[in-house]
Amino acid sequence: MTAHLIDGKAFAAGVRARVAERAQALGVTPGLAVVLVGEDPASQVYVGSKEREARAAGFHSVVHRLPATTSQAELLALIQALNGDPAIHGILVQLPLPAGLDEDAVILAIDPAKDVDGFHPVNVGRLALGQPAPVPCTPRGCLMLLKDHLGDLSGREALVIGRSAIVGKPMAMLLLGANATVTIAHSRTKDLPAVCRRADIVVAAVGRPHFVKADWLKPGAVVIDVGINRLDPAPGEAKGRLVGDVDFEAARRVASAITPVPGGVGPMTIACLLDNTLEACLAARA
Ligand SMILES: Nc1nc(=O)c2c([nH]1)NC[C@@H]1CN(c3ccc(C(=O)N[C@@H](CCC(=O)O)C(=O)O)cc3)C=[N+]21
Repeated sequence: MTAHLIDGKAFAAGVRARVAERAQALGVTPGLAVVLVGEDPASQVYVGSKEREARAAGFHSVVHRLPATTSQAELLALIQALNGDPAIHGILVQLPLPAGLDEDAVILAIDPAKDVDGFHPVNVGRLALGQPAPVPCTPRGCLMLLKDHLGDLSGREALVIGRSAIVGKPMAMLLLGANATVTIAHSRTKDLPAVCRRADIVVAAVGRPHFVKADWLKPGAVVIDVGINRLDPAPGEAKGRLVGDVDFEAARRVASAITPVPGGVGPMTIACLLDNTLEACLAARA
């Protein structure tokens, strides 16, 4: 079997086009503020893409680039200002923050109505309760791809590998909300290969290159690879290759469908950020 490639890049372009269309019809310009503290090169690339794609969708897009020496008080003051700015409907503070800054306190300071990452405890609670709330962008993008490919997820065995607050936990909540039977595996899980072989759906979000092996997969499983791992450059290469958390070349011979890296989940994350910002703008108007 050779797996169908789930084209997240194309799907994300469609999501962005619909967002741009709805934004145009709105009569209010959705505003997104991204806050980047420090000079992490990967974060700079992601923030650049968010800014560019927000502009392309017709949004008011501002990026606050702050030095790594920014104090907690300065960062909190910026968030308060953005909370009070009527032109801004969505606030995203790029994570991880440099050492010395308290991420939990920063997330707590964001107005939950402007929390387009869905990381504020109020929004995490709403998701757990099944109440409407902004949903974290990466798991939301994964669920869109799964529903588009499989249709109804009811009763399917879904395995989420990884229990982070950003991906693993909200992914499990979304799958549960879609009536899948959900298992969350992590570093203490016993016999992960055996647990994995039961799954119809595998979402890999561990942050280790090629962690999930082909012989862990049930033949025909649908595999969503959330990993974005930059390998060391091979001789003669300027930049290392980007790979996921799944041993892609081997897994595509066992799975029925799989997301590539790049071009899978990553573009969906940004598309969902724009959609969450549009939704926040709509809610602010109502
Ligand atoms: N508050 C916060 N919210 C985030 O959503 C957030 C964050 N912090 N910190 C970092 C991670 C990472 N992230 C990605 C977004 C897009 C791609 C993406 O578009 N990737 C492309 C390739 C990009 C490349 O070539 O480097 C792809 O997979 O095809 C990847 C990763 C959002 N994050």
